[in-house]
Amino acid sequence: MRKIVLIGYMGSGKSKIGQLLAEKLDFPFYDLDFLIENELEKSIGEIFSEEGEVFFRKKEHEVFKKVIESNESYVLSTGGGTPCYANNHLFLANEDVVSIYLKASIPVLVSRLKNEIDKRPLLQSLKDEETFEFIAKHLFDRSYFYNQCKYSVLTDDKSPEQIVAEINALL
Ligand SMILES: Nc1ncnc2c1ncn2[C@@H]1O[C@H](COP(=O)(O)OP(=O)(O)OP(=O)(O)O)[C@@H](O)[C@H]1O
Ligand SMILES: O=C(O)C1=C[C@@H](O)[C@@H](O)[C@H](O)C1
Ligand SMILES: [Mg+2]
Repeated sequence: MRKIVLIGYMGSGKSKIGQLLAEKLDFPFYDLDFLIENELEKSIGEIFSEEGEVFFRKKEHEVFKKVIESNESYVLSTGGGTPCYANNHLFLANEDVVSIYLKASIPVLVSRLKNEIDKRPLLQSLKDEETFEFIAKHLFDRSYFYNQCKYSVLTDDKSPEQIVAEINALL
């Protein structure tokens, strides 16, 4: 049994790469944000604005725990904050988990996210000129958790297909 768990900052490509990797491996694909949205029948934006971030983090922990303790192989794309709250990072040490940190530089994250800010409630209220510094500090704070992954893959200047091939070779 192999649970391939993709970790990384918003815009690092977890959802995009996870879907392609699952197709390549012929594994089921789960996206934690989609699982939460389906369960609550609300978008991530609505959950943050109507219920608040703490409610979201508790639900994220509950759904993550359920998936990580299930008895099957899969590719799981986590949310950008998943390993950073509620001791979720401890599950990354499980024997059946292969955790992969998708790394991207700050300018690349900013450029990937610039047309998708409306889908990321934590970035929504920032002015354009504040985004770079916010992401730099946020990534710095979160790196301790991201760096606990078994593998790290650099994603700057690589197509999704190249990244999937690189991960496949690691596995
Ligand atoms: N290697 C890549 N090259 C170019 N664009 C990419 C690459 N990886 C992802 N993208 C694009 O960047 C955007 C963000 O990717 P994605 O939604 O997969 O990020 P994420 O890590 O799942 O973010 P979140 O934590 O917010 O869910 C998408 O438009 C996606 O198509
Ligand atoms: O980095 C984060 O904390 C988040 C990332 C997204 O995947 C969503 O889980 C949500 O927008 C929060
Ligand atoms: Mg995603």
